[in-house]
Amino acid sequence: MSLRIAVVNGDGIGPEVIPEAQKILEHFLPDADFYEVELGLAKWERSGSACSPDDIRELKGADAILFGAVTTPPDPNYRSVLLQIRHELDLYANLRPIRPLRSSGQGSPADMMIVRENTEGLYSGIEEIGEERSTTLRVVTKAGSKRIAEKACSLILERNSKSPLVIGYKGNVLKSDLLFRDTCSEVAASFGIQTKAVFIDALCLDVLQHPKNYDVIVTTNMFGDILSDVCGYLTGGLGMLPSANIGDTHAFFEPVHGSAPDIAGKGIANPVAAIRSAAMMLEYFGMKREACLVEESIADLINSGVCTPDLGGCESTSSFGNRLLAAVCKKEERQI
Ligand SMILES: NC(=O)c1ccc[n+]([C@@H]2O[C@H](COP(=O)([O-])OP(=O)(O)OC[C@H]3O[C@@H](n4cnc5c(N)ncnc54)[C@H](O)[C@@H]3O)[C@@H](O)[C@H]2O)c1
Ligand SMILES: CC(C)[C@H](C(=O)O)[C@@H](O)C(=O)O
Repeated sequence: MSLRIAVVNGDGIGPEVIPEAQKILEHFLPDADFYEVELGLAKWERSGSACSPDDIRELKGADAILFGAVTTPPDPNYRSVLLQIRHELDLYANLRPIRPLRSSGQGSPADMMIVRENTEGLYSGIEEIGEERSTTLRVVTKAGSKRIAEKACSLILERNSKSPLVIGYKGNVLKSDLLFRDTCSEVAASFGIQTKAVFIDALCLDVLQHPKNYDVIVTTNMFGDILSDVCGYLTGGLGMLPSANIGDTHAFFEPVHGSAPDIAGKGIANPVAAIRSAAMMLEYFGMKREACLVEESIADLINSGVCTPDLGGCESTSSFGNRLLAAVCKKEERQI
């Protein structure tokens, strides 16, 4: 049976970058059934719902989901579509690889994986909004910490890493993080893996100063959100960072960046983060060689100056996408 891939363009630059990523998927998965699911602010403005129960059913019916970005207004009555999907599909592991493709001329580049807990922490959705006092409950459970730690430890084994599992936390002030740290340490010990717990604020600076010291970092939901954007600095910006949201039964691939209203409609958004997210989907389907080919082709183009304006180039979103597809085909022919 052919694969069913749900495609969500979303808002802002989502509909600009996603077609470029879809082209790559269509090239490697010519028999897949791609179907669009409309979600986001534009849909909410038109219909009063940004993501309906039917939409969730459509997403659940996919073998994998490719997602652009949605605009989330800071409005107490607007429920974040992303959080809704991550909860309803139980996408508990948000994997955010930090691997610069631009050559720095300083030997092998950094290569780390941020493993972000994706369903708990400050994103539990348990909030009380008042005029004088508003609260957001930060939930850390043993079960939630255990499953994300297991994911991080499996990745350490897969990556054949000799580094300790770094736990990004803030247990000096947030006592809920002691449960997170201790559970991650217990799980790591059962895998025979060492751990190093580092306060998240210090970690944000150290990853930038000594990126090559890091391999797999596990952390709670919002810390992972912030840490991954910080690491965008190592890769050339948000236009370069892909991610995979993985659960036990569903998988969802999206660039780390948002809908970028400041550049939407100009045709200059960098599609690389979306395309690398598509490459992560290929890897999820067991197509590691194809995923590497995409990554290598992106690196070749960028290092020869073919890139969008955020990286100093003059390609448009679609011209970069077209040149990448041509480069992938050429590389593939040479390998056959
Ligand atoms: N996954 C998502 O859907 C997601 C993620 C983050 C933010 N958001 C939403 O997006 C909206 C805008 O948020 P924001 O401005 O804080 O973050 P953003 O990621 O949209 O943009 C931050 C900055 O990075 C730049 N940028 C982002 N992606 C780029 C790309 N592909 N190419 C070139 N430049 C790029 C933007 O132009 C902007 O200057 C908000 O409504 C926010 O809630 C959605
Ligand atoms: C838009 C928002 C819900 C989202 C998050 O914080 O998880 C985004 O910042 C991300 O990193 O995917």
